[in-house]
Amino acid sequence: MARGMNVTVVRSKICGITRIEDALAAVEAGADAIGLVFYGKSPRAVSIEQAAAILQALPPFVTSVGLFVDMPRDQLQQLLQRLPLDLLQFHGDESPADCEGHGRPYIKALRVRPGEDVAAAMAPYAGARGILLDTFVEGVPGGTGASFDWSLVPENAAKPIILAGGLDAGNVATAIRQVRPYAVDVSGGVEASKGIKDAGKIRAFVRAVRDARCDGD
Ligand SMILES: O=C(O)c1ccccc1N[C@@H]1O[C@H](COP(=O)(O)O)[C@@H](O)[C@H]1O
Repeated sequence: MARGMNVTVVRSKICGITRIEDALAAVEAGADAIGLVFYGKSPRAVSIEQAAAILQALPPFVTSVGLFVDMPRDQLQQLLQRLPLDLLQFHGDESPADCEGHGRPYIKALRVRPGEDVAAAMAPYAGARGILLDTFVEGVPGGTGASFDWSLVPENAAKPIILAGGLDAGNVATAIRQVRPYAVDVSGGVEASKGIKDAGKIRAFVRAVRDARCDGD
């Protein structure tokens, strides 16, 4: 059973999509969601025009997630007027109030430090649909390719947990069996180079997620 929710199927999100062909590779592999990075300092950042083209190419029943790092509220509102994103991912130091009131559901990313009390860090984000846990690396908000101590993930989390940080096809099954998350999120682990996905790595990742069921406990 997944932490934070009574399900046995683990969902997958492929983040940092910059090209239509990579979005379609994720869909064909069976990913549940794709992520678009709206953070100018990321090598995976997309423009509004790029994002619009990718969103237009997506078939139904695939969740599109916009990733933001401390974007000013008015800038975010302008962007949301132009893009039909399904879900917002706040990956910076946004307060609960910063995440609310955008007319879209959101998930909050928390960057886990050694020894972190994850349940306490999650508690203020009562309005979030889920909590994404990534690795704390000084000076870098995310997409680092580094994993954290998975034993810090609380057993009975109040929200669906999306596990991220340094995942790939080789370690995601172990991560799922240990953490039993609601979903997993990957960026660097399925890339050919920064911002360019590898369709074979995406297929291997999604297959590994599917094969690593969390039931039987
Ligand atoms: O992908 C990025 O460049 C990025 C930039 C700023 C914040 C978050 C970012 N990506 C997110 O980071 C995690 C883990 O990525 P990785 O698999 O370790 O490369 C993931 O949630 C991405 O959505």
